[in-house]
Amino acid sequence: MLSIQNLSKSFSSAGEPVHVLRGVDLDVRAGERVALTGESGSGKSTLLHLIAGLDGADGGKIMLESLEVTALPDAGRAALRRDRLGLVFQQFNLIPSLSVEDNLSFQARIAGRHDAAWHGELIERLGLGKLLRRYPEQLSGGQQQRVAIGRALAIKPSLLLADEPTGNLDEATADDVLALTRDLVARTGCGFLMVTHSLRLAATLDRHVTLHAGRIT
Ligand SMILES: Nc1ncnc2c1ncn2[C@@H]1O[C@H](COP(=O)(O)OP(=O)(O)OP(=O)(O)O)[C@@H](O)[C@H]1O
Repeated sequence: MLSIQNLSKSFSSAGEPVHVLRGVDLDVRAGERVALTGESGSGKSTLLHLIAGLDGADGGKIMLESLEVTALPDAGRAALRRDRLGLVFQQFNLIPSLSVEDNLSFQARIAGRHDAAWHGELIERLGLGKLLRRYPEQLSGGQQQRVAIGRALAIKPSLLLADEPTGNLDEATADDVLALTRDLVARTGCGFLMVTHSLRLAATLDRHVTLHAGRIT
């Protein structure tokens, strides 16, 4: 479903190239839940950004189903994020002026993929029924992240990408949020790639890969 071959990416720092990704190969199957770890600065966020088309690669290929992400123009990458990718970040990134209910359906409505039955199921499974009229600032971190996960999954994405999704949560809340995410990913059959610094959480997914010296080990 996600297939990455020989992906490379450099940045320029003080006029010198810094080779962050040096030939990354990675496959994630539909329904597979994969943890990505690696030391700070190893390029985990960079890899997620390239998969999401938020930045361009220097070389190599990213295929999402039959779509070659690395060959898409900017408009195609934006459409990819809107229609086929769920993105979850450490900072939740909810829209402050929208209620929980509207945050949940926002991406799906823009993508023309709002499905009332699925919307209702997400609300129930994520335990958000009593919070629908609240605004993000009126929620705890764990509640905000449950909304962000619901928003990302509302489009029934092909792939859910999460960058340290539990990094701002205490251990018990992190466990709860990740358990819900694992179940919902299984329910949708999408792929799931999660960056984490926690080996404990990484061990709860189907597979654990590490980024080291620019490659996946
Ligand atoms: N836009 C950029 N311009 C220049 N250098 C960058 C840019 N983005 C990332 N880098 C560099 O690329 C390297 C990898 O950064 P990245 O954020 O992908 O690492 P990471 O593994 O996600 O780190 P962390 O675990 O600390 O979040 C770092 O050396 C970083 O300074």
